[in-house]
Amino acid sequence: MSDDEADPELLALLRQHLLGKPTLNTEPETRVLEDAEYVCDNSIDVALDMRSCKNAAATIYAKMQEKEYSPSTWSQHELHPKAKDESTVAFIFTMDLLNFSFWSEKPDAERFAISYRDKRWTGYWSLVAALQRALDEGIPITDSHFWQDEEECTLDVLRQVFKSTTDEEIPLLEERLVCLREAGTVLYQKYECSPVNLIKAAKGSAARLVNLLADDFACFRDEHKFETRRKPIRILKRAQILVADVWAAFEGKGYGEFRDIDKITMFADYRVPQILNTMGCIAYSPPLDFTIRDKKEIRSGSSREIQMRACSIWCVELIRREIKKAHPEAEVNAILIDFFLYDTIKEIEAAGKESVPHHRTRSIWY
Ligand SMILES: Nc1nc2c(c(CN[C@H]3C=C[C@H](O)[C@@H]3O)cn2[C@@H]2O[C@H](COP(=O)(O)O)[C@@H](O)[C@H]2O)c(=O)[nH]1
Repeated sequence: MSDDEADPELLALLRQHLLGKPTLNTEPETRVLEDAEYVCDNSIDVALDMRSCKNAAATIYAKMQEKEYSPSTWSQHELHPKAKDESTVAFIFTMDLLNFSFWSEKPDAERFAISYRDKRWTGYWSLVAALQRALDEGIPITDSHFWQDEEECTLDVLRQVFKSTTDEEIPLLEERLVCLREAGTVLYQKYECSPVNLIKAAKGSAARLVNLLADDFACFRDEHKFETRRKPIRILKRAQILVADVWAAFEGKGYGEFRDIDKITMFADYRVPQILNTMGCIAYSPPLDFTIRDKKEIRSGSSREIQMRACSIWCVELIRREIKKAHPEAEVNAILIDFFLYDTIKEIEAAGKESVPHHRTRSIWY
């Protein structure tokens, strides 16, 4: 929130006490969905195809039912933490601080990979494996005191945490150390060094937790200028996926209990746009399509990149609405649709059946 904007919650309280007026709805909002719709309405390089979205909604719902997709699916993944306690909150906070930019242009055998539990992990899973391995080796990688200790938490120690089975290092290693340092400092200054206190400060609101992350931590503030619009477009991918991971890991209870969890949108990364494009739900202009197919980098913060990310968010929202229209009783939100789409494109990738590449943008945002 910029300095010249008063806190809406404070305004509501003043209005109630000074004017005796009924309080406005002071439930926090993230503005991500309205910004996504705005970009979509003003996009020329990305468009949604409603017929494909309707078909996708039916297919996605059927497969999610078949696979019994629910918040508990999260903990069933081999590497995800299972304990329903503070250690899992700390793990998820650390993980989603660093949950970005794993893609590589090297052949599969030469790309950055982590060896853990006799398996080779790449992409997002290389991050989870590296954190689990570090904890097994006694490195307190999920402890914010450690992140602040410049003697202990050095670039070389982080290099060891992400030691690859190949010659390729994890992308943006230095940026990852900056994220840890900054988060450690903010947690020390505002939350007594504990991510649990951050969750408590959200008072049961997923939207408020997203806003706290974006307001207090620069490395979660995934918002960008778009064309001539004065206010930045809020995408907040890692802030939102952090809230979603906590909700899923705790299955909507304890630390994962959020009364407004359905305000969380799809997470605008480089995988879900790929499967939405593969399914025909989002279409690209010829120049953008050629750029993606040629695996050329697209600048972080560029109009085309913002259009792809925001239109993907709006596309998943339309798919969610289609599913709810056809199945009012369905317990499906943007999070579960997103998780399902990510896991599906990873299965397609593992089977060597990708028909279009994911887009290449190097940044700390996703
Ligand atoms: N939209 C969305 N983006 C996701 C995930 C996940 C993993 N979530 C797990 C938790 C529950 C689910 O069931 C998943 O098993 C990672 N990513 C993002 O993708 C990129 C990594 O891609 P690759 O290098 O190919 O692994 C990177 O930006 C990363 O931040 C997701 O779920 N949704």
